[in-house]
Amino acid sequence: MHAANSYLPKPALMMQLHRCSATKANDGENSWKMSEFTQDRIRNFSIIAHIDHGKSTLADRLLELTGTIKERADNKQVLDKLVVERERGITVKAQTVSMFFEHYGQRYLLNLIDTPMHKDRNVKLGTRFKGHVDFSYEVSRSLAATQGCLLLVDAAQGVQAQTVANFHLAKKQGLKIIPVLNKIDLHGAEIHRVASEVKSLGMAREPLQISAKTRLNIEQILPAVIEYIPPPTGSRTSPFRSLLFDSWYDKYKGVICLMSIKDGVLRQGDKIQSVHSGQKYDVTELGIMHPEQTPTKQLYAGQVGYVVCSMRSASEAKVGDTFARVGSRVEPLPGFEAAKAMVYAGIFPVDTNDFQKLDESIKKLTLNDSSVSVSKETSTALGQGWRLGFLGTLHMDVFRQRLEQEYEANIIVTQPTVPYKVIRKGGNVKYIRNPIEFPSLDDTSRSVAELQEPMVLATMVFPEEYLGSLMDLCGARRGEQVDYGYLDETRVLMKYRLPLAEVVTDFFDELKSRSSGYATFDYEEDGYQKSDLVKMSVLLNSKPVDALSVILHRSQVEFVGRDWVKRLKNVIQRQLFEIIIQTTVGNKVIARETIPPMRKDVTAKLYGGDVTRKMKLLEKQKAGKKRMKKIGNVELPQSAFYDFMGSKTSR
Ligand SMILES: Nc1nc2c(ncn2[C@@H]2O[C@H](COP(=O)(O)OP(=O)(O)OP(=O)(O)O)[C@@H](O)[C@H]2O)c(=O)[nH]1
Repeated sequence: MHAANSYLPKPALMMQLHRCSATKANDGENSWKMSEFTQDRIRNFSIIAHIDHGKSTLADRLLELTGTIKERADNKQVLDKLVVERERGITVKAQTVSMFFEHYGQRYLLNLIDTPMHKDRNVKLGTRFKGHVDFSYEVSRSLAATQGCLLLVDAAQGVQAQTVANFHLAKKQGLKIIPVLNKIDLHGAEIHRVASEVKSLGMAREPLQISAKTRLNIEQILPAVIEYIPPPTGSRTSPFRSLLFDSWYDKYKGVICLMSIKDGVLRQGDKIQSVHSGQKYDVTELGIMHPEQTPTKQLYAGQVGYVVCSMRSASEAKVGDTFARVGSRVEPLPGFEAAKAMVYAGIFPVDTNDFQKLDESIKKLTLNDSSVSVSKETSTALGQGWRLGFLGTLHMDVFRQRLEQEYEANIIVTQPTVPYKVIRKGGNVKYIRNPIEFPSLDDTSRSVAELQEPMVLATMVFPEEYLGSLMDLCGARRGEQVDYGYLDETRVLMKYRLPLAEVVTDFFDELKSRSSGYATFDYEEDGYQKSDLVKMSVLLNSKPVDALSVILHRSQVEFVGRDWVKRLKNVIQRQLFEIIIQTTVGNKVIARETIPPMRKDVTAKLYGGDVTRKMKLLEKQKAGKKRMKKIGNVELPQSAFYDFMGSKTSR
């Protein structure tokens, strides 16, 4: 049971509560004037939390409390329509929304800015992806639109990896942080323990204690936001300048941008310009999210709203970009980085006839997700396809699942690769996003000064009994311990610097399985590091299979080389002649397997029994014939690649 007594709200807050009341906001077009909200009457904040700690529920409660949406007795998420929309998106947006709230007789404009999360409940990804974020850059740009945040922690589960990572991100940006313990209604809530965990992160402020579900103490939140989080800075009279922190594609209006107005005023009809690309746009509509798009005539410094501005493609809306009036010279806002794909993979249709259809599906999916980079790729083994870049593996998996489930695409996804850096002796730097581009051994010794791989800083939180096993895991994945300590008596907070390439494979699954599901994990980019990298090729009867080459750290070549030939042997059907499968680095053979020549009836190798399996195999073979590729003299159906990519390495 929780012991809430020592954490009762402070008397000062208690006194204000009865004076706070919600303002009915959207009665008609003129129920508010944007000009009324000068910076001192604006607060921009976000809620940061580990997945499932109650962020959406709390957001709903705040919307109810401010009259932005109607209260519902059944506790069901009121933003249902939006929720459905969101859940279909790759970047799940917990909704950026403007609310009006009265405090001590003053009307405030409170903008709750969402931080993007990767989670897609419509696509059944299972628990594998819970608590895993690929978006630290996008989260940091959303936070840049705020001056403070609520750090929401489940009072039963305590601080988790994402809580820690988000806390540090917010702290780095100098934001005011209000800790809030949620779910104090639960029997398992341990308020004292979790409050001290929160403190151990370095937060001086006593946490508020609420139940977003039962609405207990909800009324304390917004007064705390107004009193503790500073108003936005900037000036209405300075030249217009805004930060783009989010965007999506609307089939009627085109690209919709969410912007935080840093200086000046933005009006319908204004001509604005991206500071980074120089592209010019006409503002055709603007307004606030209340909670749906609600047009206004202007947006002033300190305010946050949506802007529709003749942008044709989502790829033009770069998160972190600064916008200014055409012709005006302003300083770009700090922190802009072009969307950075961290994981690349080739995607090919299983049936080459599906190329056109798949091309359209990929176009549709990327329309709403500008962070996926797309280029065409041709493989001798797999035909025409695409090389797609994603923010992380979760992003990639969600994209793949959406292609398969929503667009019924039948695809082969090649082994993911991270962007490696090749530094030439002359100083020239090239990023390698496809193993095909990796320099040959000759080229490397002649002209490459250094090969580097991207690193991440991983944060893990778990019960101490798993410490040994998780340290082993990180060690085996070439990790280097950076930090380690106890959050409380039994739970460990551990940080490792790890190669991204090690994290994008099965690290997360392995972490979950070694910790019986208890470990939580988050990571952020952490620069590049010199690395002993090589390209491993797969040969069938001495001919390389381009789609199967992979860049590896030299220490892993033996293991992966052996594993791959075995797995390939299992998926390649016998042919009338012997097939030799080899993995090689340069001229050196790492491993070899042989598939003996064979008879025509492929099902003969399935001893007796399972008729349906036989039928399936025959059907597969029949279908496969149509799309048989030849690697030298070896016939290889696309389905063999599909099976190989789907089979698992066991470490
Ligand atoms: N008992 C209890 N359950 C709560 C409370 N707040 C939220 N929940 C439940 O916790 C679960 C997760 O809540 P969400 O609001 O979806 O959490 P979230 O942080 O938005 O989760 P993600 O959207 O997955 O990031 C839901 O089943 C909620 O009903 C609370 O105060 N008490």
